[in-house]
Amino acid sequence: MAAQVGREWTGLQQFPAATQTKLHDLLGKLKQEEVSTLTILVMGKGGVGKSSLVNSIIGERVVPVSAFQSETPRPMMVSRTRAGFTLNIIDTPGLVEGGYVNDQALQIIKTFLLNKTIDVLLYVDRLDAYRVDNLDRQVVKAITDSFGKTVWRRGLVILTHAQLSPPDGLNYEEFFSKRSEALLKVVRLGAKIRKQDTQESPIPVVLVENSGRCNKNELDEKILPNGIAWIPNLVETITEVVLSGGKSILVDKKLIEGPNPNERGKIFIPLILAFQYFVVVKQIQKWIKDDIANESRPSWE
Ligand SMILES: Nc1nc2c(ncn2[C@@H]2O[C@H](COP(=O)(O)OP(=O)(O)OP(=O)(O)O)[C@@H](O)[C@H]2O)c(=O)[nH]1
Repeated sequence: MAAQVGREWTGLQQFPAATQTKLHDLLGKLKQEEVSTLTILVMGKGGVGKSSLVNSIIGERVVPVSAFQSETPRPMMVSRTRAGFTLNIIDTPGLVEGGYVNDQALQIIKTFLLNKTIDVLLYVDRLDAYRVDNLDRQVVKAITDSFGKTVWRRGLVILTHAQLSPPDGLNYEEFFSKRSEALLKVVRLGAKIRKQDTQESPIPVVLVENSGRCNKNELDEKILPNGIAWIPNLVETITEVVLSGGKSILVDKKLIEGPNPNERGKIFIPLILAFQYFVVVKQIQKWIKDDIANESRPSWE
């Protein structure tokens, strides 16, 4: 489906009054800092709730959602404006196919993003998954290789299906903290970011419950088991990330076709290998030859 440019953000009026007020305040805060457009890229594995999240934020069912198969065959941008502020959200197909990162899907996403600017990356997974594995790491690596590791300075980890009762007698906060730490570790590994580099501005982990059966507070806002109204909380965290200093990523031709933005130093590899051969290997060969020449042979030889 083509991008829907500049439609009025009427879905905002579907939110309860308390949520609307908070969202207007946050949009006002962004505009005060001269941010009048935000382009949010939503990525992750298939079926984790990316499209549902887009619908939840926009407040309308703008992208199809299905429980059974990948419903997002290609990227799709939804644009809405409100009081001089434009929100663009890009939903993308799941990045995993048959147990591997789907390079074709990634290429389609990159081509779609050409000449667009990514202000925020929402990396989506589920809260109710109990382990992380190498595939998660590969997905993060694929995103990092595509847009550079600085994309994570504008990144948030989103955990959907947040309305759950934790197993094994764990309390909710404990379970959330274990799951987020495991995922953040995988993100750091896949993006090759050292833990100490995220100490100043850690990658936030935000809980989301897209289900229509999400509990509500007395103000009719959808809340998490810890009582937090999640839509304003998500938008507030996005606002903080945008205003915290990381740079937006312009997806230009160089980024799409050029070398992996994290591996530009690779051009020095042939030089390093040549140095190793001529200086180190040759020297070792010389020592071995000298050693053989100087060897005192036994008389029976
Ligand atoms: N209970 C619950 N169900 C959710 C949540 N988010 C998504 N779902 C359900 O999970 C299924 C997959 O959701 P989608 O939004 O299509 O997931 P996706 O990541 O866009 O999937 P692909 O398009 O295949 O990549 C649907 O049945 C959704 O209704 C959530 O937060 N809570």
